[in-house]
Amino acid sequence: MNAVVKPAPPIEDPRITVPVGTPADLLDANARAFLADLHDRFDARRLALLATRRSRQAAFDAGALPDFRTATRSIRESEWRVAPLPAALRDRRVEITGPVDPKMVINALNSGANCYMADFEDSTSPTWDNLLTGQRALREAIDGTLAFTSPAGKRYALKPEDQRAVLIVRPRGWHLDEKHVRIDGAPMSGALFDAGLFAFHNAHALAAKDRGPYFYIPKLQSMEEAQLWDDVLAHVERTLGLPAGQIRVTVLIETLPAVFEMDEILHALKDRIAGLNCGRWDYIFSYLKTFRRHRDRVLPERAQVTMTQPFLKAYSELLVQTCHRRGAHAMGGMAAQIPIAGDDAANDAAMARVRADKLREVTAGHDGTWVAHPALIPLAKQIFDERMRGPHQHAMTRDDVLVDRDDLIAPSIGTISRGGFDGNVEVCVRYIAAWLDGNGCVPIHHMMEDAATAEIARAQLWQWLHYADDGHAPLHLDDGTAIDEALLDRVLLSLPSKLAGQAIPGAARVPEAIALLEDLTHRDTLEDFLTLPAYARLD
Ligand SMILES: CC(=O)SCCNC(=O)CCNC(=O)[C@H](O)C(C)(C)COP(=O)(O)OP(=O)(O)OC[C@H]1O[C@@H](n2cnc3c(N)ncnc32)[C@H](O)[C@@H]1OP(=O)(O)O
Ligand SMILES: O=CC(=O)O
Ligand SMILES: [Mg+2]
Repeated sequence: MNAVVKPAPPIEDPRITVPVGTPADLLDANARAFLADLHDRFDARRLALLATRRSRQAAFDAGALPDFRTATRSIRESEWRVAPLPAALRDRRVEITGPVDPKMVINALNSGANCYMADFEDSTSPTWDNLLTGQRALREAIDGTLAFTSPAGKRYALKPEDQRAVLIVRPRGWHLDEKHVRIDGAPMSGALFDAGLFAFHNAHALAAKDRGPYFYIPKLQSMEEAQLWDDVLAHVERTLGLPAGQIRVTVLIETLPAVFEMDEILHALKDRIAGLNCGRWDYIFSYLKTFRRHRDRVLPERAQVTMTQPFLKAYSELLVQTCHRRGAHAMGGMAAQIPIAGDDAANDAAMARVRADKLREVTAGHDGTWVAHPALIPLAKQIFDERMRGPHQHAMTRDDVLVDRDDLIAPSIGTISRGGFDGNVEVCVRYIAAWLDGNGCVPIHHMMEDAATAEIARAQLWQWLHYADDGHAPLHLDDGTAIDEALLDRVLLSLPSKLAGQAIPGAARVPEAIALLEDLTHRDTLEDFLTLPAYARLD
C-alpha cells in the first residue's frame, strides 16, 4: 500500500468562508483548502452538466423520448469488466440505510446488516448542524470511539469492529449546493462537500483497515456525470496519497435518463465501481419529471406504482443483466413498509409486502437489498440466505431478459382515488414540514417517507393539476371528481385540523409547508427538486 500523506498546512485562503462558530476540528484551514481545491477544479463542470440536464429535459418537454445513445454503442456492445470487488464489498446481501445522527449511526453499524449506507441525501435534511454532526459521528465511528446517550439516559456504544456493518456514505447529488461554504462568494457543491470532507477526514483510517472511502452515488443522469465523479475521486486519491482505486463507488440508477446509460456509467467508473442499485423511488420520480408534459404517460396514484408495473420490472431486470455481464453487483432497493407496533394484523400485512419484494429481488438475480429499519434485517437476510448461496449471484446472467426502449418507458395502467390524492397532499405537507424542521426521514401512516418518496407525491400533484393546461379536459378521480385547484384547496384547507393534536415531526412548520406546496403545484413548470426551494428556507 502507498504511504498516506496529508497535504502540508496551507496558508489561510481568504476566499473560503464558513459560518462563524464552525468547529475547527472539522473544518480547519487544511480541510477548507482541500474543499476549495475541489470546488476550483470541478464546480464549473458540475454547473455545465446541470445545464445539460435542463436542455435534455427541454427536448423531453417538446415530445422527445429517452433512448440509448448511438455514439456509445461500442461501449454497450464490446466485452469488458469492472475492476474486481474489494473483499469488504463482496457480500452485500442486506444493507441498512439511514440518516447520520449518532444514534442512527451506532444502531445501523450494530444492526447485523452487511453494509450501512450513511445517508446525507434522501433521508437527511441538510441543516449545517446535521451535516457537521453526521461528519463527526462517522469519523468517530471509524475511529471506534462513537458513543451516544439519549435524553432518557439510554447509552449507545459500538459493537466490536468485526461485528459492524461495512460503512458506505451517500453524499448529496450534483444538483444541491452547500450554501454554508462559499468560495469567492459562490456556494460549493453539496456533493463535493459531503464526499470531500468525509474522504479528507477518514481516508487514512480506512486505508489502514484495508478499506477505503466507499460511496453510494445518487441521482446521476449520464455517463458524463459519472465521469465527473471518477475525476473528482481520482483527484482526491492523488491529493491524499491513496492508491488509485482505493475509493469505491456504487451508483444508484434512479433516474430515467440513466437507465439508458448503465453500461456507459459502469465504463466511466470501471476501475472503482462495485455495483449499481435500483433506487426505485427516485426512479419513479424521474419518470414523472421526464414525462411531465406527456399526457400518455401519466402514472396512477403512488400506491399502484409498484415494482411489478412493466416499466419498473424492465428497469430492474435490465440492471441485473447489465451488472452481471460486467462483474458488478446488482443491488436491489427499498420497500417503504416499516414495522407497525401495536397492531399485529397490520404489521403482518406490512411484513408480507416486504417479504414479497425481497423475494422478487433475489429471484430476479439481485445480489443484495436495502432495508429502512433494523427489524427488517432478519427477514431480508433469511430470504437472501435461502436463495443466494454464495456472496453474490453474478452467474445469473439473465440472458432471457430482452428489454428495449419501449419497455423502459411503457405507460402504466391504474387509477387515482380520492385517498390517493389526499394521501399525496398529506405526505407532501408533513414531509416538507419535517424537512424544514431538520428531519429528512419520517414515518407517515406506517410508511418510510424521505425526499424521494415525497417527491413522487409532489410531482404527481403537479402533473395531475396541470393535465388541463393547453385546453385539455381535466383528469378525474375514480369517483368522478375533477382534479383541479379547487380540489387541492379543499384538501389543503382541511389538513391543519386533521393534523391538529397529532405529535408529528415539524408540526410548527405545517403552515409554511402548505404555502410551499401550494406555490410548487401552482407553478407553470414542475420544479426540478422540492429540496431546492426548501433549502432556501433551511437554517
Ligand atoms: C428512497 C431512499 O432513499 S431509501 C434510503 C433513505 N431512507 C432511509 O434510509 C430510511 C431510514 N429509516 C428511518 O429513518 C427510520 O426507520 C424511520 C424514520 C422510517 C422510522 O424510525 P422510527 O420511528 O425511529 O422507528 P422505530 O421507533 O421503530 O425505531 C426503533 C429503533 O430502531 C432504530 N432505527 C430505525 N430505523 C433505523 C435505521 N434505518 N438505522 C438505524 N437504526 C434505526 C431507531 O433509532 C430506534 O432505536 P432505539 O430503540 O435505540 O431508540
Ligand atoms: O435512493 C433510493 C431511492 O429509491 O430513491
Ligand atoms: Mg434516491
